[in-house]
Amino acid sequence: MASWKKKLQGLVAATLTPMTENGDINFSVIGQYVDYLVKEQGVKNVFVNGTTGEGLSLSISERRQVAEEWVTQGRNKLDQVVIHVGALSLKESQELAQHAAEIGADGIAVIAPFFFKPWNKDILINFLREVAAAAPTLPFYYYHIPALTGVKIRAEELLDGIQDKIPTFQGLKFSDTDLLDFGQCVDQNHQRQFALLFGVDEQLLSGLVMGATGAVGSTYNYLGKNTNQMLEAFEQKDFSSALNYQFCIQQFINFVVKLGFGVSQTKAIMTLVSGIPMGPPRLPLQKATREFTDSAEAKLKSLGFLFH
Ligand SMILES: CC(=O)N[C@@H]([C@@H](O)[C@H](O)[C@H](O)CO)[C@@H](O)CC(=O)C(=O)O
Repeated sequence: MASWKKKLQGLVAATLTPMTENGDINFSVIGQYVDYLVKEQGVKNVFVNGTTGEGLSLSISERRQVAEEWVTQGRNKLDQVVIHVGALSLKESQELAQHAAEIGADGIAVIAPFFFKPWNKDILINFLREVAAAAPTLPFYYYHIPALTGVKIRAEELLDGIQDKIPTFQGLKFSDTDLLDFGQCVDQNHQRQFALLFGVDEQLLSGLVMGATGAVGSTYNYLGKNTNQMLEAFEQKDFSSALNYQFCIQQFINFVVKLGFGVSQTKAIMTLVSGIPMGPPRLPLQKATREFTDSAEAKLKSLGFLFH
């Protein structure tokens, strides 16, 4: 088994990809974005080009450039920059994996291909192995997000014996609400060799109780500080405070989910809270409405998440 310098832990922000009003990527604000995460949110790990980053809506060339900019701007500031390199084409995924290694990223992650789908664990592992092999020096994470990929192969099944097939396998990003499946992943991870990162922000406390070693999510872009308070309370076994923090975060997420919440709305909220322009999303996503942003702003203020 390869042994890596540092284990991915704590909060990992699933980064947005800033865009200009005419739909180009706005690379110029990524440096500011890094500083904001580190200084204002206390978040020092990022997950780039994932769902929140509209990774699958970007061209391969754009994905390479975005990855490069995060690695460059994050140098000596961020702890880890993990690049999502999943694609429908194995070749493209391998190209992105190789590129991530060349630019000095700290890890790569891959979702299951979702058009022609792997219909069993072995086929999925074969696909993942081919991608991982293109970057043999980088920790590899499987990004489990069945609601979006439609690939329902259970994570606990996939984990069983995976390091024999993928020697660089280092963990899982679990974006699902099935705590039975997640718990069984934790239970298998006796030696705690893998990072088991929970991906449902509104349920993170349950994930922590079940044994999550960290979390990747969209809300850590602007609620990282508050979520870190929950992690600290949990660490100190102050479960009542941890629950209060989680309830407060849930109140916000529950509110925006009822209005219609996704990447577009996350861009609007992040622009509002950080002051860094995230711009519109790319089609087929639609820009958040003014009404959404005003309502989200009022809610953030009423919960004490926004002061200006
Ligand atoms: C479906 C989805 O976008 N899930 C988000 C969550 O952070 C989600 O926004 C949050 O839990 C609110 O529902 C993350 O799991 C996605 C993510 O980490 C990524 O962008 O790669």
